[in-house]
Amino acid sequence: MNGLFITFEGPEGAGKTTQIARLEQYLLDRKIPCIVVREPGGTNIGNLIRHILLNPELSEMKQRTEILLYAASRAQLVEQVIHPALSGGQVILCDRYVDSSIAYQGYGAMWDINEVMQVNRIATGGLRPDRTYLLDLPVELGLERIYFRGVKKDRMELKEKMFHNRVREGYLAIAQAEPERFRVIRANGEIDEVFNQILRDFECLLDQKLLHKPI
Ligand SMILES: Nc1ncnc2c1ncn2[C@@H]1O[C@H](COP(=O)(O)OP(=O)(O)OP(=O)(O)O)[C@@H](O)[C@H]1O
Ligand SMILES: Cc1cn([C@H]2C[C@H](O)[C@@H](COP(=O)(O)O)O2)c(=O)[nH]c1=O
Repeated sequence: MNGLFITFEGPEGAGKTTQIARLEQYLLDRKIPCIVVREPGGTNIGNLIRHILLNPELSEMKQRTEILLYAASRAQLVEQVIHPALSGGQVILCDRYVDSSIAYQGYGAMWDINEVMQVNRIATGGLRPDRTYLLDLPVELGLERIYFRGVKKDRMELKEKMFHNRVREGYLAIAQAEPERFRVIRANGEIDEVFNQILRDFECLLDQKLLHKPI
């Protein structure tokens, strides 16, 4: 595989979508082939699963069901979209991946982290990102941004603040355990400032992969 698999992670409202759009534009300007996908979702099947997972009326959802549904959406995305794109030499910008399950279902919901990882190894066949940008910010700020977006809260956003604090701490712990893959980005600054932190690292990564030649 000669593409580049980049994931973006972070608590609610961290600015992942905003930063991914900026990086996509950067790549398009340079004629570097790329695709943007998000989780849960990114395929027809994944989008249907997303609809179930985030439905605020499905509060009866059991923890095992939740873990397996996130993993099922991921399995479909990896096989249907990510593997072919990697084989085709594309840059994949993916909004959330396995680390979200570890942070939310493992740290947030306090499910056994080894079990979450086991399920996800099956779902992904062990495919790991080349780089993960963790957009870190205080939970209150992220939730405030979501609030001002004015959209009805989904099933995950409705969880208590303690849950979201555990998610943030979980992310930081995962990043600390894998410093080669992760870059922790201070996400509470201006959009440009956040993007410059990402770009400084991403340009080095592109140089290493020699993917910056226009096709
Ligand atoms: N650096 C920033 N400063 C202020 N507002 C921002 C910044 N980045 C993003 N926003 C705003 O915060 C809101 C959430 O941003 P965005 O949708 O990019 O985050 P996200 O991480 O994708 O959210 P989600 O948790 O829904 O996945 C949006 O209204 C966006 O315009
Ligand atoms: C992939 C994944 C996601 N989640 C949670 C995180 C968010 O609350 C939602 C996704 O919504 P977004 O606006 O697209 O960020 O789902 C999770 O709990 N576990 C996962 O594996």
